[in-house]
Amino acid sequence: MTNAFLSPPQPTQSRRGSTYRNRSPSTSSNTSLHSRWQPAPTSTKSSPRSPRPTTTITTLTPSLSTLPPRRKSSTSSVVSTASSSSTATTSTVNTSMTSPLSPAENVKVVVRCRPLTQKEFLNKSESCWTISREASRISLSPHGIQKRRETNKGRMIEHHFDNVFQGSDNTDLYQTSIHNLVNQAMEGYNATVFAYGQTASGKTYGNESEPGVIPRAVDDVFSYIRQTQTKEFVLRVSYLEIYNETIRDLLAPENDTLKIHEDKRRGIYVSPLTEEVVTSPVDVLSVIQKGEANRHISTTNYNLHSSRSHTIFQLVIESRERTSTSTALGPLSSHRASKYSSRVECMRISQLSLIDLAGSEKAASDQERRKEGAYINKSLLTLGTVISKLTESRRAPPSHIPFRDSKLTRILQPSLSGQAKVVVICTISPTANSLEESNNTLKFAARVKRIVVKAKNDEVPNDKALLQKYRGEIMELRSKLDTANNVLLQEKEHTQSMLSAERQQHEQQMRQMRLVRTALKERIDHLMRLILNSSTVPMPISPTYPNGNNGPDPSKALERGDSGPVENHGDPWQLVRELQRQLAQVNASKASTEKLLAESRRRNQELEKIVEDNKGLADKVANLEAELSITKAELQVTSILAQEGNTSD
Ligand SMILES: Nc1ncnc2c1ncn2[C@@H]1O[C@H](COP(=O)(O)OP(=O)(O)OP(=O)(O)O)[C@@H](O)[C@H]1O
Repeated sequence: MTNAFLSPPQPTQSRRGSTYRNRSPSTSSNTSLHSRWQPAPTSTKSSPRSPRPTTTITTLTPSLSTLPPRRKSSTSSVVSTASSSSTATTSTVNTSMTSPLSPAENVKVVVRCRPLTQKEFLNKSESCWTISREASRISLSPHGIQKRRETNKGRMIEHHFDNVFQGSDNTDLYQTSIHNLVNQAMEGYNATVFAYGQTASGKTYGNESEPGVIPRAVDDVFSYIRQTQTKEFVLRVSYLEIYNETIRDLLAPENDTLKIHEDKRRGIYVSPLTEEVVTSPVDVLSVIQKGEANRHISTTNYNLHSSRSHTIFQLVIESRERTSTSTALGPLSSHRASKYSSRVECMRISQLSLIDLAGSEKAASDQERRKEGAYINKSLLTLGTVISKLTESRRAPPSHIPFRDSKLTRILQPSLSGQAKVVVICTISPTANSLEESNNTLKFAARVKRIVVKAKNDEVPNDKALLQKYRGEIMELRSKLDTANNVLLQEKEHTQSMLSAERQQHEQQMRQMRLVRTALKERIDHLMRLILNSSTVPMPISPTYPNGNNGPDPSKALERGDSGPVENHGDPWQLVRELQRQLAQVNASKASTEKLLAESRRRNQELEKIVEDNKGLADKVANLEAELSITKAELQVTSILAQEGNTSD
């Protein structure tokens, strides 16, 4: 087996070479599968079970498009019957709850009264029940009415269900009640089938024999895959039993740590439970055979091969549209990358649960059987209580529903709470000895019929699609990052060269201004030195110049120009004022240049910030890449686990 998705057509492999039990010659056309249904040797021991001729349960779902015409409503009491098909037929009660996507519907209930066994026939027993297949009605026969009168319980009993059957033909039962449910499970709905009835009433017969529901459902699953060209599938199976309120993995009986868990993502589930990937009907039947060999079966006062446990056979169906999506992480154009990121491929995961309940029974003579019987009866009683609570007045708020009072009801909780399409096959024995038990079974059937379910058919993101989505996002971000980097680089270079030119120019201006300023200041100082006042004029020191000269004439010195760079021989005050004006201009110009420099610095900072933001984009890409590698690792682990599962077969 491989973990690959199954695509039609899938060649059958006989890896296990299984010979599951077989009954009478198959009436089915699926001879390849059913011919393997071998008669089992009689087992009289209690656990573990050796192959035996009867079995368990089945679960499936019908499709809206294939619904048969509406039949009649269920009589029994109150609720109208979403008769006929398990799907879209909704009673008046349901109508208000329907929606195009996931229509509300009642649990589908079918009843079968088995024929008299040889022993009963030899004892001249008569059937207490009259079946009208066409009217989907079961009622007391004249013999039954007489027997009820004898026990002062003379009320007439009559019920209508989705279908009623008698006799040994499983084909009619399967085609009418289960076939569509299997297809719906393949379409993505969770589906559950369970058989309910007193011990020796024919639950296992309906599931396994002739062939029964299970092998027919397995055939239908693979037929569906063969016929559905547009999808691919992965199938996994598990098989467990609830024996004396302990959950056992029938595919790994040594595993004794099974517990019921609940979380938001997976809902209620049993773990750690062996799951085997199957790729052919033979694979599935081999798994069932393996599980059956470990199941608790014993001889009781009432049944030679009595199931002493409830079993749940579960087929997990993963399906997705067939697409040629590449998983390569090659360079993609940004256009292609954005295409990937916008299209998230999804898959559907549904479960087909085939549940074989142990039958209710009166006290057995053997102590071990009595203990088993007590557990069986207690869990069936809890099941009855749960169903009563579920179908209490719709107007009153729901009272506490004791799902946790038994492992069976806890595991069935999602199905009974309306999250799956459900078919219940109720079986009754025809004889007067079983009259009251049969009546109780019919009452149970009528109550179950009132449960409304609204199964979902959600798509979940495919891990591989998720991987692809990450890849698309990364490619897209990388491409954006590259473009942004290029633009930024160009802008940065341009801005930096502009800024540097401006800076040089400003610096040059500053240098010149400093020179001018210095020159102006020097001239001002010099002029100031020429202006005399009382404090600057030196005291006369008895000048004695030869020839009676009184020394140099300052005005002459000014005229000669030997006191410094005096270009203007006019008013020195005016000259000073002029120079001071020029200095003020230089100062103003300097302030403006400093302002320009500050602006340059600000623009530079902005540029640095853009570069920093760009780094954030790079971080996002890095995160996505990390997430991608985690997802890839998870996929690898899943694939390794699947390969280990396959090789361990
Ligand atoms: N529809 C039927 N046609 C012919 N024989 C039947 C039919 N139903 C049941 N039987 C026979 O009746 C006997 C009891 O049936 P079966 O083992 O299926 O009962 P059960 O409800 O599974 O009992 P338990 O709860 O004890 O396991 C078997 O021998 C079986 O072959």
